[in-house]
Amino acid sequence: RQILADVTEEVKQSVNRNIDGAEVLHSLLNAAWLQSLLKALLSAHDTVAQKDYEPVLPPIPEDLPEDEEATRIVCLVKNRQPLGATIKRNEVTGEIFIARVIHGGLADRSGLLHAGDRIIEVNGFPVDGMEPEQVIQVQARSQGTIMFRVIPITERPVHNQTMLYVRAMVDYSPQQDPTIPCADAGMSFRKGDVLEIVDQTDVLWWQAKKLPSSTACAGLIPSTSLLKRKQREFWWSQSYQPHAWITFYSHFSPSEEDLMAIDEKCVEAGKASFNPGFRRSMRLCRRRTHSITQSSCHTRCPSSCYSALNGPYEEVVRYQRHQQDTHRLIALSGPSGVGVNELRRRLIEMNPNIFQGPVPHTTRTPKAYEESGREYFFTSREIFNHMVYNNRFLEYGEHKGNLYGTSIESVNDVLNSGKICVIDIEPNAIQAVRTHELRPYIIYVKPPPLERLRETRQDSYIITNYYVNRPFKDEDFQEMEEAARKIESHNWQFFDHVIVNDELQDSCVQLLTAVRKAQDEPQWVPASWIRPTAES
Ligand SMILES: Nc1ncnc2c1ncn2[C@@H]1O[C@H](COP(=O)(O)OP(=O)(O)OP(=O)(O)O)[C@@H](O)[C@H]1O
Repeated sequence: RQILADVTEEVKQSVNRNIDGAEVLHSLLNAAWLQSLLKALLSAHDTVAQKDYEPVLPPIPEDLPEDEEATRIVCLVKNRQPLGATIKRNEVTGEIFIARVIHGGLADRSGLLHAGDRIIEVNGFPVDGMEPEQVIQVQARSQGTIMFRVIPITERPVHNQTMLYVRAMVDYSPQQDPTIPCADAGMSFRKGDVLEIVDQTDVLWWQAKKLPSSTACAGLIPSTSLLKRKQREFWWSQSYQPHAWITFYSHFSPSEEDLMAIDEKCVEAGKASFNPGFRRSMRLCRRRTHSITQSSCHTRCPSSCYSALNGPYEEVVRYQRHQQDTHRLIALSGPSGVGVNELRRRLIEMNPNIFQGPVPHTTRTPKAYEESGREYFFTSREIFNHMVYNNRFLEYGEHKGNLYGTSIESVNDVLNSGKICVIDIEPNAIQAVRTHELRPYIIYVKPPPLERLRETRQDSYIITNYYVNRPFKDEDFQEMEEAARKIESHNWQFFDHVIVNDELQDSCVQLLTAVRKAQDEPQWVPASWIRPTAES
């Protein structure tokens, strides 16, 4: 207060001496709003200057031996957060070490504890020879503050951490993983979650945050190599069941690591209007139950092969399409009858100058009004088979003795014309479209709950084959829900957006919004699309 009064007086004298700007400064200093701010600032300064901190830390012990210059006393104020560090015991010497410090946790933010530091005492109790659990109990008893005496690691490894973002391709639950050093320090994730890897120092256990992240503190997750190893072990332990291994985590073998926690619980801490007739091709191929002939669909890479070949994490980057780039392919997928084609058709009809479907190929004979290249590309079986052989189709199938397929070229034709290409695909074609060339934005059309299906589809017809449609029955809805469950369990990680197709109008609006976002806003995409690798 006195300083402020003195300064104000000084400035007042400068005003009398006509010094440039003094008058403005004087009126500012006298302004009530600034006075209160200045007083608060000066009072904070006084508190800091007097070292008047809360809470008062215990005094540093006086009876330290002479040769103690290498030890460090670390006092941390306990709050409800875990300490954010794990400990391990050297089984030969009985010495206790800090195994890891969790990024963003209390220990990390203090900057005073590091992986590799040897703990000599906790709250004055020597810990050498103790079991890690006993060390945990000692620290758990402390009130207010916790004091560690440590021998700092002499050479802290320098890690040039590179920023890494990944999309989880599997589910993980630390609570069901007996090999995690500390389950409470672990972070669960679901397939499709985007994770920021903040620490890869450890070969087996990484530290990560789930995005969008609201917490400062990271959690432990298995590294790619560890998760791959667990996948392999689980895969070999199962009789061959495609996809079964995806929820493998409860079958992990015990770890070789011997890390313990030291917090209270844990120290580690096509319609007639020339929308090309895709509707009449691929989607019909899958109607096994309704088609007269046995139908089949094929894709360039069935998704079942994905799981066996790829890792548990997919590196992703934030990608924003440039105005001059071709549009991202919009691919809709969902269980049969959910409304994928209806939504696609309505979107294209809404603005055919912007949206368009690719023209499919077929081996069937053209009808009188059809023109090759408009409804379909009409081709011979030989040419069609040649295209199949050369991987030119994203998916193809047979229906009533005729072949139908969507070629990569026909999708590219739409994209190169400057329009947004909208396709509907079978879930097992997802891998085939996920290329850096097409950069697809995959929208999953999900059925609403059973009651809502009954209500909303009262006047709708299920398209059972080319000519005969009939009202939906309850078993159609149940079949749809069952198919949805399977699709979700195998493909959830590939969906960029989910639309629950309840009220048709709402779904159309949601679709339009999602498509705009896909083209104009930044999205997480596989890093290989942006930095193509040899395999992509
Ligand atoms: N939200 C909705 N409310 C009411 N009816 C709907 C809704 N969505 C779609 N439908 C109707 O349900 C029927 C099936 O839709 P659609 O043909 O688009 O299914 P699909 O997902 O493409 O499956 P498939 O390709 O196997 O026919 C159509 O008659 C369609 O008009």
